[in-house]
Amino acid sequence: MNETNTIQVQAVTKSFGKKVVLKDINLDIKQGSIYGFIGPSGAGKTTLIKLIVGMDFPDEGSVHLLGEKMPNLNILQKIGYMAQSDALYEALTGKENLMFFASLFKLDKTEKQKRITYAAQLVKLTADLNKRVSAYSGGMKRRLSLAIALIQNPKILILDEPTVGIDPELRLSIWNELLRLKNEEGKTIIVTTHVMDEAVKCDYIAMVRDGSFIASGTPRQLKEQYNVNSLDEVFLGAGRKVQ
Ligand SMILES: Nc1ncnc2c1ncn2[C@@H]1O[C@H](COP(=O)(O)OP(=O)(O)OP(=O)(O)O)[C@@H](O)[C@H]1O
Repeated sequence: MNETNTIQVQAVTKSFGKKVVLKDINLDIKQGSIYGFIGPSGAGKTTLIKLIVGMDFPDEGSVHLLGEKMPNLNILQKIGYMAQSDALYEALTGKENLMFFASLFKLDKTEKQKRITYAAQLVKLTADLNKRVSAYSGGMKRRLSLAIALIQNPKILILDEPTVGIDPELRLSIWNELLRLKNEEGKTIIVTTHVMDEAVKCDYIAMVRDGSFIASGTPRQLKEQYNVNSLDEVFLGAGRKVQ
C-alpha cells in the first residue's frame, strides 16, 4: 500500500446492540489533506473516528493507517488524537500534563522541551502553564487537549470537535495553524465539526447522517453538485434526498 493513501477505510460497518451506527463506510484520505466529517449529533462521527484511531474494532470491513491495519500500537507515535471529552490530569498543571504526555513518546529532552513550548504557544496557554488544570475554564481544557494531540509531532491528526468552546479569534488562529501544518509539513488531518464555516476550510468533506455518508467531495464539488452557494444548503439538500 502506498503511503500517499494515508487513511483507508473499507466497507466499515459498526453496531451497538441492535443499533447500526455505521453502514458501509468507505474513505481514502491522501497525505497532506484536511478531511472534515460534518453532521448532526448522533450521526456516527465519533464512532468512525474511534475506529480510525484504533480504539474500537469494526464489525465488518477494515481500517488502514499508513499501510498498517488498525488497531496497531506501533503507529500510535504517528497519530495525534483529540477526543471530544478532555482526558486531562486535573490535579497537575498544564505543563505537567504536557510533560506527561510527551514522555509517552520517543522524544529526546531538547525535542520534548521544544514541542511543549510550540504546542503551548499555539493554543495560547503559555502564561497559564503553571496553573493546575482544575482551575482551567472549559475552553482552556480544550486548548490543552489540542496541544497534547500535537505533542509528538504526529503525521496524522485526528481531532474530534477541536474548536468547541473556543473563542472566534483563537478558533481562527488554530485553523490557520492546521492549514499551515497541512501545507508546509504535509500533515494529514481529520476533524469533526458542526460548524459550516470550518467545513469550508477542509479539502474534502463527508456529510454524515444516520451512519452513512449522504454526500462527500470538495466543498466546491458539493456546492456545484447541489447547485447552491453554501454548505448549509448542500446539507439540507442531501438530507432531503435520502428521506
Ligand atoms: N459505546 C456505545 N454503546 C452504545 N451506543 C453507542 C456507543 N457509542 C455511540 N453510541 C451510539 O451511536 C450513535 C452515534 O454516536 P456518535 O457519538 O458516533 O455520534 P456523533 O455523530 O459523534 O455525535 P456528536 O456530534 O453528538 O458527537 C448514537 O446513537 C450513540 O448513542
